[in-house]
Amino acid sequence: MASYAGELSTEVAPAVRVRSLHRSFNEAGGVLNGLDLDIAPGEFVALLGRSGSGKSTLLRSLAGLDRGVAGTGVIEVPEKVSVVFQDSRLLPWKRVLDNVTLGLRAGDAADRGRQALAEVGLAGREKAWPHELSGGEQQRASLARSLVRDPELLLADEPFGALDALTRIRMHTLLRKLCEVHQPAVLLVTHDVDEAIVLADRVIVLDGGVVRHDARVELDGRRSQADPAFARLRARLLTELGVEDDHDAPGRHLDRAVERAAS
Ligand SMILES: Nc1ncnc2c1ncn2[C@@H]1O[C@H](COP(=O)(O)OP(=O)(O)OP(=O)(O)O)[C@@H](O)[C@H]1O
Repeated sequence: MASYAGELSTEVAPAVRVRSLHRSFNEAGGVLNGLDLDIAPGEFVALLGRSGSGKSTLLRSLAGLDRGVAGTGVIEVPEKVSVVFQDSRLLPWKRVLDNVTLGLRAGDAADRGRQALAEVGLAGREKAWPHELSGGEQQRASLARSLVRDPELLLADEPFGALDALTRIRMHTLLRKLCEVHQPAVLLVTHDVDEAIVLADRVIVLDGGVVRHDARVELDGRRSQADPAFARLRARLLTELGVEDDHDAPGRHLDRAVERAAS
């Protein structure tokens, strides 16, 4: 694994610094076993790992949502952290704009909320109730709620996992655009290797409670699945995950068809 911490040390202070992080839920063994991780300001890191490898545990630790869990280690995160989950977690009894601005005290909260909703393509839906939005629209509102807080760190736990393939691709485009504008550091937990490569500057693989693999994504522009470099990185990551890369699997054909339709 590349020593990422060393590369950063003389440049800028990392937005996220984790050292020797241990977490365990019972005596049976640790989930995180001395994990080290740096994320630079504005850097987009995707986190892959087998089911149960501790991805959500790491994300929840960074979000401060792990109270009561045994563990040691150093966690340094910026002051302003936003979290997006697989379900939008919008409050059903509040209208969309009120969900987005919930807890904001600034006098211009409503204006900022409207602007955030416009950025995610939900202008005009401010007064809608969450149940009146589609799944994709609910996740857009959830992104707006995060971005209105102008986070220095965005933590996302499989935010597109419940969406259909076409909506997911649209959300990828939206998230990339929002990240270009707002430049938060991002840690995205995903099971989808292609999603990781399409979105991230760096992809890390968690295994045995530590970062086992750390790959910079050196692809320019559109990051097409048809690019041989994309395929090579996918194959390498799938090997790290202990999975065969099956180019002929039905899902791959669907992905390619959806990509063609979206381009
Ligand atoms: N609150 C909890 N109490 C007890 N064990 C837990 C708790 N939360 C997670 N675990 C255990 O910790 C391990 C790591 O879980 P975690 O949810 O972090 O994995 P993950 O990589 O995000 O998995 P998945 O990809 O399936 O979502 C699992 O074995 C899980 O059973």
